[in-house]
Amino acid sequence: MTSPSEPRAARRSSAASPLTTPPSDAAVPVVDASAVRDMEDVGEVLGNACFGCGPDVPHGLRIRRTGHDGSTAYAEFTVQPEHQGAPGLAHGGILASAMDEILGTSAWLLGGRYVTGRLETDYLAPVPVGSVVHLTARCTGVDGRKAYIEGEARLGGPDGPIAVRAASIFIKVPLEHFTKER
Ligand SMILES: CCCCCCCC(=O)SCCNC(=O)CCNC(=O)[C@H](O)C(C)(C)COP(=O)(O)OP(=O)(O)OC[C@H]1O[C@@H](n2cnc3c(N)ncnc32)[C@H](O)[C@@H]1OP(=O)(O)O
Repeated sequence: MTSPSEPRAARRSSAASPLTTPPSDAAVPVVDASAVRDMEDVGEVLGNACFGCGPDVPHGLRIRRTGHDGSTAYAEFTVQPEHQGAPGLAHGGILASAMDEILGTSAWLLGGRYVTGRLETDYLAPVPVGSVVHLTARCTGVDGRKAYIEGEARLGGPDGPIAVRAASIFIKVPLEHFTKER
């Protein structure tokens, strides 16, 4: 619920702009069973060097995936001193990275491989160093290669107040996107 005392962005019903709102004829997302199996060992599939979720990346976010329900993905991470921007507070780009990771996790559940095409963020409250940030994201529709995905970061628990909201388009790409020489 929002109230007039909350930031203006929080009073909008969704983080999505017209660009990240699925068209009215978008398909309902369908979760892919093999993607769910891969998710259980995502490090083995992707390698463990990911800035978002690599468990041993020294200055990474070390996001821990905690489960999913349909295309809704859940994860959490703890804001470290090396993630700060203003003294004692998480850098906005770090929080956008965390949103990218959870939105990408929801896209992963659809099967195939998706990359971020567009990422929109609303910052509603500062996030102190030391906070455990609870991340959630869900697919709101699929249109051809485009998956529309929204999510939020909450403080103080999975049902706590929203600190960041994001809306995005992820684009399905072939495996060669990652393997071709550049
Ligand atoms: C579990 C793992 C979690 C991982 C989470 C982390 C995810 C990431 O950070 S991925 C890294 C960041 N992203 C990237 O590097 C992507 C770089 N961009 C690209 O490679 C290309 O621009 C790419 C693949 C997105 C699109 O190129 P291309 O394959 O030629 O497709 P293109 O024809 O341009 O676009 C496909 C469709 O998407 C739409 N689209 C593409 N980009 C955008 C955009 N920014 N906004 C809106 N729509 C877009 C196009 O309009 C088109 O729509 P339609 O099918 O209706 O015509």
